[in-house]
Amino acid sequence: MLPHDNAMDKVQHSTKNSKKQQNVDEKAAERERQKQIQTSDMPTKDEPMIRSVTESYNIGEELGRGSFGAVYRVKRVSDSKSYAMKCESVHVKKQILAHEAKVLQSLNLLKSVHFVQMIDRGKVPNRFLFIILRLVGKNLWDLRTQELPNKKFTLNTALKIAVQTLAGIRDLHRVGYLHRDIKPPNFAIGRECDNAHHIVYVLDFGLCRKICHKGVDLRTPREHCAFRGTTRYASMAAHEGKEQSRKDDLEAWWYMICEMIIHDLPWRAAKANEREKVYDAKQKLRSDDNALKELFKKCPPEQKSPLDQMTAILSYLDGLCYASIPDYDYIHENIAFASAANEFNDKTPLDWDKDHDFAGPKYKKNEEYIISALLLP
Ligand SMILES: Nc1ncnc2c1ncn2[C@@H]1O[C@H](COP(=O)(O)OP(=O)(O)OP(=O)(O)O)[C@@H](O)[C@H]1O
Repeated sequence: MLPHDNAMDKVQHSTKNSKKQQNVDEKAAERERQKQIQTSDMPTKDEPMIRSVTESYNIGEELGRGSFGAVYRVKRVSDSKSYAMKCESVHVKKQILAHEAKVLQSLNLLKSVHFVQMIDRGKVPNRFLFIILRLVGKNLWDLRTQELPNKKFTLNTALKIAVQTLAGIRDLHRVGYLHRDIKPPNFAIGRECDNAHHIVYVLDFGLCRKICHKGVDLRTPREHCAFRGTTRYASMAAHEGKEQSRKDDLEAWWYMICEMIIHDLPWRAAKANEREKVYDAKQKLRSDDNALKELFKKCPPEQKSPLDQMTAILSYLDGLCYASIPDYDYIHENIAFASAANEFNDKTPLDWDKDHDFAGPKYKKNEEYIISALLLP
């Protein structure tokens, strides 16, 4: 190569790099702009009452904030009952709350124990849309990192969470949606005052994709898809820009549960924008025969490691294709086997309620994989 070519190459390379950087900067600035719009439209503490068509609500403290909106505690004026109000500015580019409300509508018809009820919805003109939900307690991320000694779930609790989150994901699939953002902050336990603190709920349906319609069990996959999800838990297909399907929610679930069991993930330190690094680490779990064995050595030694069952689940998931209907019951059997091997039973207490027997919902087998009557148009 001539020095000239080399120089041209460098110039082209640096032009490319600066364009790439410009793109990243523009995107970050746009995100910041959207965030500011979102924040300025949100309710404040001294806000007068918020009204829907039939009810009025007083605003309380902020319960959580995400990329698309904020969640507040509210009090219904008619009976002083407390609820959660999830808001989204009417000025943000990507409106997703209406979509989320539609998903919740289907889920509420299913009457699965793993979803909160949406009891009302409304709009404050020119500011924000809102939905009113039953209150839940801490999400699984905050619960582990803020409430537990050593920030760790015990194996019994991790496996009980595994069963309930699996059932929640399956139930979402049964009404025709994929979640596409399975991660600990998107699950929460119920409130003790509602006697629901042994139940795990699925939250946040903003990234849900409808995969079934009446008479169509699965939409035709798109050739290429933009990345959706959270880098740490994303499936291989999500990393590869492929259309996600039921198996991908379960693969994300596997990483989430693995993290709860071994209190680590090999790519834990990677940043959200280091997708390739995370992808390579996930690939290594498959290509290196010893990788899983090494990983599960982090399991506390006094316990019987669920390595075999978690390996069986991952290789089962890796064998599925876009159109596969996963055998949720098979995955559950493996988790149940790991629990029995450690002599945990249906009553072994959860970490956040050690003085009481577990009294949460039991996994139901042989559920229909799709409920046609609940597939909304
Ligand atoms: N019904 C509820 N009761 C109590 N707290 C809730 C409720 N719904 C959501 N939250 C809290 O608010 C947080 C954010 O909620 P959610 O994930 O639905 O919002 P989001 O804006 O879509 O978030 P993200 O952009 O991070 O995905 C949750 O992690 C949870 O802590």
